[in-house]
Amino acid sequence: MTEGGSGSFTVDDPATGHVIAKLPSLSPEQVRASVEAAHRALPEWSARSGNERSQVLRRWFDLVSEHAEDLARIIVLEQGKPLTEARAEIVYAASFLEWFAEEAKRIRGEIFDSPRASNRVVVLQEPVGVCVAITPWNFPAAMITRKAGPALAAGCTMVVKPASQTPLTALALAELAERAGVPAGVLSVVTGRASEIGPELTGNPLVRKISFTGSTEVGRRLLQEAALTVKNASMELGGNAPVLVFDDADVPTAVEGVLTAKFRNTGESCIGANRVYVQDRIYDEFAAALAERTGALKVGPGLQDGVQIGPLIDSAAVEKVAEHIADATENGARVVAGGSVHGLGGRFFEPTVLVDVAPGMLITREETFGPVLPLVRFDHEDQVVAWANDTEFGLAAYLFTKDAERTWRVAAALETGMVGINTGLISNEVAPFGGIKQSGLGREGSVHGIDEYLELKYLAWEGAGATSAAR
Ligand SMILES: NC(=O)C1=CN([C@@H]2O[C@H](COP(=O)(O)OP(=O)(O)OC[C@H]3O[C@@H](n4cnc5c(N)ncnc54)[C@H](OP(=O)(O)O)[C@@H]3O)[C@@H](O)[C@H]2O)C=CC1
Ligand SMILES: O=C(O)CCCC(=O)O
Repeated sequence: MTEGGSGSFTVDDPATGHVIAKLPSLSPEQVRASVEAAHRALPEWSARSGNERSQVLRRWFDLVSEHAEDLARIIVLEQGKPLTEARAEIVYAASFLEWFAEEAKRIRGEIFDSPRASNRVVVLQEPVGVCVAITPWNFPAAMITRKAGPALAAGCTMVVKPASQTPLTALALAELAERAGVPAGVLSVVTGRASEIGPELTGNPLVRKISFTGSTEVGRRLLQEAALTVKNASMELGGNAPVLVFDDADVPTAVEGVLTAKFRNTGESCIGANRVYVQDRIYDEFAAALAERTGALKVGPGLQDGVQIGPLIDSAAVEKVAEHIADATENGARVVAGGSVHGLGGRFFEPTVLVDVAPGMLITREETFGPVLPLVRFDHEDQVVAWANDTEFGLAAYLFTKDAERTWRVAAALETGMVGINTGLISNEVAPFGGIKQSGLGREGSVHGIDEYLELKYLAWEGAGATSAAR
């Protein structure tokens, strides 16, 4: 326990429920000290050239890659996902460090003519300043590097508050950042109770930006708190991803894509397939193939060989999944694979497929965040697009069809920030990740990701214009 702190909290292994670590719950004063340290570190870090910052980020990438196996095992222990997925997450997390190490060198401004011939417009890109990242438990490494990579590349400093369920990955990443040469104060991790330390992070006037990934409910609250000091905000919030499987799709491709879009991370992903609409003519064939593949998925502790589905994060997550299935079956849906808590007990849940699901059931309206696939039957394109868009969320959608014209038409009509076409895997460091509607604000990754950490400054330069230059 840290002196002056607010006690401690424990981290458990979702596979066993056993406590694996005890960490300090920082006090608001201690968090304020981290923010002030980030503020003090800002002038020196932001004054370095993009190339110098790039080298530090590149060393961080190298160290994360070198320690990938240890990091992956830490993720499995505190988060529960299968080891193969934890390894993939580390590769994904590291890719943001490598990508933004390159982008650090490419920050550039603009210069152009003003309406007055004696004047020129000069546009500089400057770091936003001290940033706060509040991150979730489902991708405990990647959600940190996807924020810290661009922030540090841009010349910002950052205080990270990881989810209380998964702080160990965050601390390990911070240790590697320090070894890579990230100066003290440029990146810190604070642990503790959100209710106690959250207001310091969202209210401290030294903080100029909040970047959050998590539930829409908490995102709304953080936006309100940040509004009081008019902070910049990036929000990656909840989703309710629809999958549209048209009857001209290649069925094996669609089955494979839906399995990936749903069961990656045991269904605990905001871009996870939440409701699957299948066109009438192929509905039964698709449902049978999907049920067979789903029933064969291996459930178990993440460190066990061959496991594809790990435990859910906590008992509340298990209850939510069970509640969604109960609501659907009480209203006429049928279970064709899984359906219950797994024989292993605890937080293990059987991968599940439901058929005869109808629009409006709880499972089609709320993010389930678990290993359940509800299949809804549809007839017409217009009808399914209307159902897909009938939600406050707008993060990801997936569509399966071989018809190119339909692809353009439906992709354009879907009200989401991302659309997977004949694939269930849409995440990578080169693509802009983010949502519309109440799924969020801003984009992460890609060439656009660094813009979230840069402000434009415009200089109206009298005497630098064409007529002046000619003098
Ligand atoms: N978009 C996404 O990727 C995610 C979506 N979700 C959705 O949200 C549901 C609930 O998951 P949950 O873990 O509760 O997600 P939350 O949105 O509650 O948590 C995400 C992060 O926000 C922090 N936080 C929570 N309240 C505050 C606050 N008042 N001030 C500052 N920080 C705060 C949490 O800290 P702490 O852990 O200390 O509470 C955690 O670091 C899931 O079932 C899922 O539907 C969840 C995770 C990720
Ligand atoms: O919001 C989430 O669920 C985490 C991001 C998932 C991804 O990057 O693929």
